[in-house]
Amino acid sequence: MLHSPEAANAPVLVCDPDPAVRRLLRAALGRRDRLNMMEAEALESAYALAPHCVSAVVAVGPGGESAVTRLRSAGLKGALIATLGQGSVASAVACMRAGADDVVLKPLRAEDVVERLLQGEPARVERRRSSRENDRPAPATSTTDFCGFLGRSPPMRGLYERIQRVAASAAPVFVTGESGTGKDLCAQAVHARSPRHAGPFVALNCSAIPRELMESEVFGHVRGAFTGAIADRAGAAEAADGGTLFLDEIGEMDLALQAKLLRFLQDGKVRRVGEGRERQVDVRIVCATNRDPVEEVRAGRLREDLFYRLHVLELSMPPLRERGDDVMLLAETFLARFAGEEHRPMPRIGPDAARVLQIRSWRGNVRELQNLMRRIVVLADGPNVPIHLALEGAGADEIARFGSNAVNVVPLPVEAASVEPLALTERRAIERAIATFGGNVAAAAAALELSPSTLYRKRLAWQCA
Ligand SMILES: Nc1ncnc2c1ncn2[C@@H]1O[C@H](COP(=O)(O)OP(=O)(O)OP(=O)(O)O)[C@@H](O)[C@H]1O
Repeated sequence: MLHSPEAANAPVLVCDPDPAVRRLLRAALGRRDRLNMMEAEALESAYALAPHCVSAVVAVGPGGESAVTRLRSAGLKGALIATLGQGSVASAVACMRAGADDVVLKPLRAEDVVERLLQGEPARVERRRSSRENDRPAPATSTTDFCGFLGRSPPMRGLYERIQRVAASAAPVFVTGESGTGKDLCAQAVHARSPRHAGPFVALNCSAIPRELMESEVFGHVRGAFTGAIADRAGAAEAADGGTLFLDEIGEMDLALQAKLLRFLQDGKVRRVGEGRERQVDVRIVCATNRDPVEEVRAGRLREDLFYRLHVLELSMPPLRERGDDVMLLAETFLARFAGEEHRPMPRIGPDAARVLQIRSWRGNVRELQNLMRRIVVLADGPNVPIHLALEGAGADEIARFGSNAVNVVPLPVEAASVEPLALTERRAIERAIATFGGNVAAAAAALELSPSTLYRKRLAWQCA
């Protein structure tokens, strides 16, 4: 929040060509204790004022992301709210990617804008710290909502707050949640926000390492300790000295090694495989599982004593299906990212595709959404996200929820890209949509975002040709 002494006197920059908007914002800021303001009518003046301001509310026009980029490179380190007269989700996402903490569409409610400005302050603190520690431009995380996470739904805001509190402690952290919910990101966030953030973050996935090598991976070995041990090697616990050791899929670790881990948690001493001597290290443990840990204990896969030692502070990742509008924010962001990576146009999410994304169960959570968005960028051959692709991999329950018209949806074979007359491409797209929806022209028209009469007219024209 803006209550730190360094922020208290620095002004908030407000740039808007409309004097009435500036007046409303001035009044709303004035109602907040000690918030001063610098005004600009035009962006050029805002660029000049930016280095002298703590945060900003700036009206940006079409292509507003370039204004955001210029404000950031002019030295604005604080929260930045971009306001748009008109715009799409895509332009809002572009502004966020360029470094805005939030985007607000006009007409504005000045109180809301100020509220959002204050909510953007944690990002400001993070950006200031990183720019003090490191002279490079703001890191990629500054375009996310919290330490690499995207999402502003209540469960995610609650999670960020809890991570912030948990990070300050030295106690072990147990991260639970379904696969793909972001447990790995969560462990990194705990480290990044902890007093150990300058130390190493070392991650080990217990399910990815053969059991016989696991002890050496965690505790290291000396030369000759086993076949293939050709040199002394420190393990992850030593490598994480002064930092955080993240043990993912902890339930996959074998029981004998779990006993050694418990001892390590008690005394902080590491003994490399094949060595008598012990080394003292200072490591914070974060572990994760996508299974129910209590059930794991009951089934004998996780030692009870280790569980109680590790289960001091729990962070539970909300499933994506409980994150409301975050689904759209993530989908848009991934589409924009992958379109850039794949050098393809960014497909637009029309109302029906949006509905599909919102009713899907996302059993694979953010990872599933991410993979689907990449597939869509690669396979979509029009400007919009096609419904049949948005439904790819959906279960019968999800298709049923989308509507009875969509029950016959089948994934279509992917055709090799070929050049053909545009009219033919259009005809194929229409025919495919009609087939996808089992001959239901109205549903196909909705998916194509055309009126049914246009479809009927086009079909008639083909028949007469
Ligand atoms: N809120 C989020 N915002 C942006 N990206 C996310 C978010 N949550 C997860 N991701 C991305 O989704 C992918 C899966 O996340 P991650 O590996 O952290 O999940 P996990 O819960 O550890 O999965 P598993 O249990 O399968 O190991 C990663 O690419 C991660 O960066």
